[in-house]
Amino acid sequence: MRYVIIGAGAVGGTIGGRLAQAGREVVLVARGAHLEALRREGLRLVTPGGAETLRLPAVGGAAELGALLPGDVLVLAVKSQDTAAALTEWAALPGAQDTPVVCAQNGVSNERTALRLFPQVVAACVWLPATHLEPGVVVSHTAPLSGILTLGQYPGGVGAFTEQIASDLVAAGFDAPVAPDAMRWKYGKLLNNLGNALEALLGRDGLAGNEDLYLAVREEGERVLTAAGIDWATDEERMAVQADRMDVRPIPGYGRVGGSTWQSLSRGTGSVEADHLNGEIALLARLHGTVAPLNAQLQRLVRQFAAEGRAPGSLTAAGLRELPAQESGQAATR
Ligand SMILES: NC(=O)C1=CN([C@@H]2O[C@H](COP(=O)(O)OP(=O)(O)OC[C@H]3O[C@@H](n4cnc5c(N)ncnc54)[C@H](OP(=O)(O)O)[C@@H]3O)[C@@H](O)[C@H]2O)C=CC1
Ligand SMILES: CC(C)(CO)C(=O)C(=O)O
Repeated sequence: MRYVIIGAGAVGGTIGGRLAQAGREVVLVARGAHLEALRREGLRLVTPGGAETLRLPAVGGAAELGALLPGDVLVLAVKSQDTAAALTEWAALPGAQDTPVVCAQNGVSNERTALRLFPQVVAACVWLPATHLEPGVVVSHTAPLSGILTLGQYPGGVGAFTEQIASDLVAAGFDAPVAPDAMRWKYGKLLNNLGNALEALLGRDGLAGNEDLYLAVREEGERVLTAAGIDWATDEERMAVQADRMDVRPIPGYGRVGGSTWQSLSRGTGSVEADHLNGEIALLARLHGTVAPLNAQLQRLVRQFAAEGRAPGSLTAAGLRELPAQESGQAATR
């Protein structure tokens, strides 16, 4: 199989780099300064086991590749706010309708967007701490596994391509359990990712000692999922799979400074994924006759921070606690 990695950043660069190291054919898709660096110098993949520069084909978009071939797999690893634009371009290529799309992303909205354009969609629940802060460089922080990707066909079942993709991922240093209810795992991950905005706003140091803020946001998320009749995989279920196989190991010069939303603010990309994380909870609340003021507030704040180019960690926990609630019916974040 040839893996076309749309969005070769932290997650895409790790998946693509690891697959290439395992001998699989990989094409990276990137843009801007990152694309230039990939073309000029290759992908610098830094892991706890060492760093390697991988010279891989890198393209700026679908038109440059020209067509998709039998055996191709599209791995979508852009942030959720970029999914529709990215996929629209790829869906127009010859061969696209026979090509599976793996959504290796957080949130639960990407699969639906993909299924509108492609008949074969694989949901991947991605546990894979990785960092991309400089063009050309991707850091994968864990060992012995580089990550765990739970795969299943969307909206349910296993599907024709999933087992083969899982076996390539396993050969590349990941675990890739195949689960007919992969979206249930993704809803569980969504609850964890409700903290991404908090971490980005307050920074890791600012969050320390204020864990009650995350617990309140998560509790609100669980209440809303329950109201919507949506089941999720618990942290206990995840830990039973993960055990001690995915430790964040120190890498000199490349600390794990913050999660994916923190990295968007740090790189000043101008947008964040919050509309599809905290915003998913706000949406579900409104659809099901309830409110989610804490999640709605974080969504609004971090979106504003991104638009204004503010650095991660530039809000204090005390400042956040003082803000008034955004939607009636519930107390503010306090
Ligand atoms: N980082 C992490 O540790 C983890 C992230 N995730 C999830 O994985 C997904 C990807 O996140 P992450 O890897 O951190 O994101 P990154 O921002 O590091 O990587 C995404 C890359 O895609 C590029 N991109 C966006 N649109 C296009 C396009 N149309 N064509 C080509 N390239 C494009 C971005 O460019 P630009 O920078 O210019 O926007 C960026 O380089 C998200 O859903 C995230 O929540 C899940 C688990 C862990
Ligand atoms: C849970 C976490 C923080 C792990 O990498 C993540 O998914 C992210 O960075 O978005």
